[in-house]
Amino acid sequence: MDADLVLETRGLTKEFRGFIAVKDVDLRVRRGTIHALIGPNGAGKTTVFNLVTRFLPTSGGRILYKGRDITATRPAEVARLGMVRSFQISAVFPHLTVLENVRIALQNRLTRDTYRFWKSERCLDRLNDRALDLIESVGLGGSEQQKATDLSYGRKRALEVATTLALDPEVMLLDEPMAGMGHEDIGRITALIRRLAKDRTVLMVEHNLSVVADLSDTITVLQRGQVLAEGSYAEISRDPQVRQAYMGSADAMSH
Ligand SMILES: Nc1ncnc2c1ncn2[C@@H]1O[C@H](COP(=O)(O)OP(=O)(O)OP(=O)(O)O)[C@@H](O)[C@H]1O
Repeated sequence: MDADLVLETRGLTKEFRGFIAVKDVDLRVRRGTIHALIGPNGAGKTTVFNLVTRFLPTSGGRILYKGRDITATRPAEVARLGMVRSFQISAVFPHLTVLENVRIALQNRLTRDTYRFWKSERCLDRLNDRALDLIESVGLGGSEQQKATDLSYGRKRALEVATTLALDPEVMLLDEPMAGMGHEDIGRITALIRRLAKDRTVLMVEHNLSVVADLSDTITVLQRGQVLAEGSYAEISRDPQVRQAYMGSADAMSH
């Protein structure tokens, strides 16, 4: 296997009672890149996410993570290996503060790694420092004592990202990170994704084509469960088939 590939699928297929939602998908996600999955509603994007994180069993094909076959691995083990989906662990507790939420996420990771850690007061301080760093890094500095429920939608998503980052994932899967966001939040989350992608790989499903164009190194276009095209935004947006299939119009991809 190519050492550059962090995630690879070969012939990935999913059938729901006779309906083939994902068919023979070969996905190649290179380490350190931002890779977007796009396509019309029902193209199979979310199903691909659910398959690679093992939330859904495959009907056919293989999934390789860092060269290791994870086709039959449990979802929690996949997360432990470093591939984490944003909402997976980051259920945000609405009535806890930003700081408490991030601390809990950090504790989950640390208690798993070394439970004896908790015996030391000094380590608890270090945990606080790490939590404050994470909060700052997602742009929530100053909101540490605010309850999650009182945050705006965009800031709640940023908190979700912070709790996911607490796990220090190597590969982060983001499912429509811009969904429901206003202009200002989109700018902030775009900058955040770019920052967090500096030392990890990001695979995202996103409908906002400006964001996809702006952020992605590679884009895979799905249509009816199959890969229609793959390449940079410039490459796929020149493809007449993509323009036709994705938006039903040859002008649709210029943003
Ligand atoms: N659990 C399921 N049982 C039956 N059919 C399903 C199931 N999950 C998804 N599908 C079908 O599989 C197809 C692909 O769905 P999927 O949600 O992966 O598409 P998507 O590209 O993520 O769409 P969207 O952009 O609307 O979220 C759809 O036709 C959907 O109805």
